[in-house]
Amino acid sequence: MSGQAIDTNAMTLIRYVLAEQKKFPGATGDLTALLNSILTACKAVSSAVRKAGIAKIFGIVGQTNVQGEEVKKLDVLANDLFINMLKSSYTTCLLISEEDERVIEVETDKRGKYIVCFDPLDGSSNIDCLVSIGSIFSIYRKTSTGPPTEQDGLQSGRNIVAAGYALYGSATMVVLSTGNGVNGFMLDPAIGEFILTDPNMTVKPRGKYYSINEGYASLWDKAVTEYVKRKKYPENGKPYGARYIGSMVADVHRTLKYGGIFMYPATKDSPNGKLRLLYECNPMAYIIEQAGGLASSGKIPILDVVPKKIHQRSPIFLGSREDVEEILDLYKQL
Ligand SMILES: O=P(O)(O)OC[C@H]1O[C@](O)(COP(=O)(O)O)[C@@H](O)[C@@H]1O
Ligand SMILES: [Mg+2]
Ligand SMILES: [Mg+2]
Repeated sequence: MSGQAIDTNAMTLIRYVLAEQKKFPGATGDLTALLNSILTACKAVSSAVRKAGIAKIFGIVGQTNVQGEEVKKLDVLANDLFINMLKSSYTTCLLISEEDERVIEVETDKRGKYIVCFDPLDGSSNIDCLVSIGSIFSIYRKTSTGPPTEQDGLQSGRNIVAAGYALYGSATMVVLSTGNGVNGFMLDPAIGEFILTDPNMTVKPRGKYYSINEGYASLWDKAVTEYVKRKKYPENGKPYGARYIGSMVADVHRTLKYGGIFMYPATKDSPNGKLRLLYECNPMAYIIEQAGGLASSGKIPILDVVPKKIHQRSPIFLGSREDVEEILDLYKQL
């Protein structure tokens, strides 16, 4: 983690990224252009999310419209928006999306050097009840020569150049790291700009919340069962509060802001957990490590996992350093 003194005087996200770019005299501006395209996608998704309930009534989103045509669901719309924006930034060569079974190769005439892994709409089960949802992304460089292949996308999280997420909550916020600490920017809908509201975000060394889907308690392993028991019935001190939204972006954002631990462990029927390494676990692990916290699979840091498949899953434990260390100690003992 490394924070830096930044001018918080109405700093927009793009001004921030440009200031970062200036620190590297050889920089081409491609990363700035790429981040700009992701921000535009996030703004468009935010606008669609805010209107989705009404758009349904008017037959614009997720239904058959008055002409009897099938119209796009919000997650399909978000995916299309991301793909279109990323391709037309002329900075990417390979895209990996939760919504696409295979890698997406960018057309030759639009290719640049970056690879982007993304979850265009995270927490989709929460769309219809208006609970917070988000988008998650991470950016890598293509290291090989020749046309892009799936192998180029199978890099460990240690190679991430930049990562972040957009949270479509009571306000829309983008949290971003380009490897120099973590900053949060809130969308001012009146001017359509992301404004720096949360400079140098850090995660507390210890929190007072644990976050896990307790419905699956009968499927947990011994370490998780023991850990949650200790949080509920501590020998000393107060019990932890329980929080679980079911949108990873919202659960991780709370963990970053308030501290504590977010867990999506292996279960008896899903030995690799549920969350996907490339576009859920890795970007969030990068943000949390950059903010001074820890993110582990239970065995090794998430960012050290070398992916074998683009949609592979991993158990994840992330958040405040001391809270995560506690469950990792239990994994060593039990
Ligand atoms: O309902 P569960 O099993 O608790 O799973 C919740 C998890 O699933 C997810 O919704 C998966 O994301 P998608 O909506 O992108 O498929 C995460 O956001 C969340 O952490
Ligand atoms: Mg998701
Ligand atoms: Mg999704």
